[in-house]
Amino acid sequence: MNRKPIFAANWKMNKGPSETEDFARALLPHVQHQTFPCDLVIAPPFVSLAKASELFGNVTAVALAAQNCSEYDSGAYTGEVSAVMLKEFYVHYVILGHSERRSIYGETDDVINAKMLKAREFKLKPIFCIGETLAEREGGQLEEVLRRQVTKGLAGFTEKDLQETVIAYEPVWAIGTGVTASAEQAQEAHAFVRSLVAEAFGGEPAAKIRIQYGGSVKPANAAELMACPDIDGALIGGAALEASSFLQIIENGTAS
Ligand SMILES: O=C[C@H](O)COP(=O)(O)O
Repeated sequence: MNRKPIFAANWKMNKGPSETEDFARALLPHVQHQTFPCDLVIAPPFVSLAKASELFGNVTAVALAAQNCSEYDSGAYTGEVSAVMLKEFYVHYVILGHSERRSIYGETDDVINAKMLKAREFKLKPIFCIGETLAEREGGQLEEVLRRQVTKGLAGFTEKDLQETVIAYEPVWAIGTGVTASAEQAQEAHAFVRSLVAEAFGGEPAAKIRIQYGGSVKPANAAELMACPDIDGALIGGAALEASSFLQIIENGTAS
């Protein structure tokens, strides 16, 4: 199955509008009027989406993502941003279920599922993050955790919703730690996640869905990880804060 890789820069709580502009000035000469063998996505903080959409709005190679959205449409939810609001900023993707949202902000599988369904209602494409902690891996619970996260997170999804979804497998112990999963560990987990999707939706949708790897991806390890048959791109944190490093990951990861 020929799946187009997708490389997404998750800036997390970094870069306000002026730093977004600096990044764009560095990236634009390399992406304007260019075609890539992969999709490129940038996920700035909410307050930088207006600046990012102004600068990247007419760049066909780059799509924007939000880092979160509310499970509600509107109303008395202080501090929240709804899916429909994001549409005004030419946002096409939304990162949901990131381990930092799960562990720091207490988002449960049910809350994440509600957000996933809300995102699809407004035609946003979820980048649906899953992954185990070190204790869960060492305790032999890897498959159980991934099964729970996939089953609950994708509950109520149609095959069409699934087609518009990207899964990001991010072992929590590899996020921001400099410790990357080995290519073998990552491939094994990706193949298992794909088998879970096949159980729930059938073989063809499972073969089509893109599964990114995330967790300390850098230019030096991108090629090895991306060479794995079930890895279809990367969700990158720290190494995507510099345009040059983001571009180098894409170049190395798509070279073969
Ligand atoms: O969303 C991105 C991931 O959490 C990976 O972050 P990292 O590349 O800094 O390890």
